[in-house]
Amino acid sequence: MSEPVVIAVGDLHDVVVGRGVLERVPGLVPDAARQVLVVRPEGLERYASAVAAGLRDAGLVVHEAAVPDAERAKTSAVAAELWAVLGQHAFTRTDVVVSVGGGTVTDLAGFVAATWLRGVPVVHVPTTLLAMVDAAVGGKTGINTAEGKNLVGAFHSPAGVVCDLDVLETLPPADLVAGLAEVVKGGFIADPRILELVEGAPADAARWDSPVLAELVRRKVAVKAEVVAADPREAFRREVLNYGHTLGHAVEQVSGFGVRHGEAVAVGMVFAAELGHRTGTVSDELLARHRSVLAAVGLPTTYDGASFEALLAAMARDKKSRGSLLRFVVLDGLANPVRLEGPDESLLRAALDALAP
Ligand SMILES: NC(=O)c1ccc[n+]([C@@H]2O[C@H](COP(=O)([O-])OP(=O)(O)OC[C@H]3O[C@@H](n4cnc5c(N)ncnc54)[C@H](O)[C@@H]3O)[C@@H](O)[C@H]2O)c1
Ligand SMILES: O=C(O)C(=O)C[C@@H](O)[C@H](O)[C@H](O)COP(=O)(O)O
Ligand SMILES: [Zn+2]
Repeated sequence: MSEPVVIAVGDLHDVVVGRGVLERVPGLVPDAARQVLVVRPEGLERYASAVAAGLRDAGLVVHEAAVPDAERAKTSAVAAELWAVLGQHAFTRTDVVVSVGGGTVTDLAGFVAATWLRGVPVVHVPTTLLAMVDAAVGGKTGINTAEGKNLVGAFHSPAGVVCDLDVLETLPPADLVAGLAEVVKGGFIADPRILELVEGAPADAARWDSPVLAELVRRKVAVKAEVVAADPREAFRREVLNYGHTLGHAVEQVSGFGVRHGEAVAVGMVFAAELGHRTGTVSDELLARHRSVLAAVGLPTTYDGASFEALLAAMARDKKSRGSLLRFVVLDGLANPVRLEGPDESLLRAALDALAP
């Protein structure tokens, strides 16, 4: 990528995408700020240190907090620890939270920023592919409870997002591939060119320094930006970004978060395609394309890790549910997401059976 690009999420916030762009972070911190809290995962100090140094050079008082890695960060206990840090440093409404990490950190730090003093600014510096193309964009924040995934949260738009593709050099390959699931999701729900790019060069799509990956990031951020701008608080349209997530979140939950979010979403998209195929809105070809494009980059397309009953119980807590009615996002042809409300249990069972290895 030669020049950084700036993608606007309506009038909510901008996303900077480029290489070597961490120096842009201080420019996104509102002028009135006096101090910032940089939140990062334990074991990933490098990028947070670079961001903190830039913020100090800009004259800000910088505090740092390391939180447990991955999904262990998204708990009320960790949120309470961060609230305590903000309280100890007397953070006011002009002070700022800066997240530097994967989607678990942007979700947690975003939630803490949304709730501290009922809302202080947050700047996200996503360091995984998944967080760059999805979690850091659009203001959904949240933590898990014992009962399920993301059950507590708030909509809180960041002041800005900086995606520096160079930080992906150190991301483990399996985490980079997991992020491609959310990229492919954007292809199925809105931008088929994404699918063509992945199908045309699957190995390049999974390489941190490839121009193909840079193009995929720009396109997926643009898809998310368009949907969020139209419906920031998920009155209805934003639900399309939940493609693959109804089963996906259930798979994560019943595995005790042993399955990565992106991997679970990959399985969930095949499940949704099976539902659409059975109800007549997804062709044989479109169903097969789900399996082939996901498999091409090494994402899972089969699942037999839990009973139907366990998954159904977890899906009942999905936020799209209304009363006893489950709601799925399915395709009515490529790039045309629609809702499937209250499907029969027999249909769900058949779609799950079709995921068997
Ligand atoms: N709010 C939203 O709109 C939204 C959207 C999609 C996903 N999410 C959430 O995002 C979370 C998943 O995020 P994720 O896939 O980024 O997982 P993650 O945050 O667990 O990060 C994956 C792993 O990569 C490590 N890591 C991060 N950046 C690195 C780097 N540059 N180099 C080396 N290691 C690095 C992390 O420490 C972690 O071990 C889930 O909780 C999901 O619910 C939220
Ligand atoms: O931004 C959205 O809206 C999404 O649904 C994006 C999803 O990729 C993301 O995983 C989100 O956190 C799921 O939201 P939830 O409301 O089902 O918790
Ligand atoms: Zn997701």
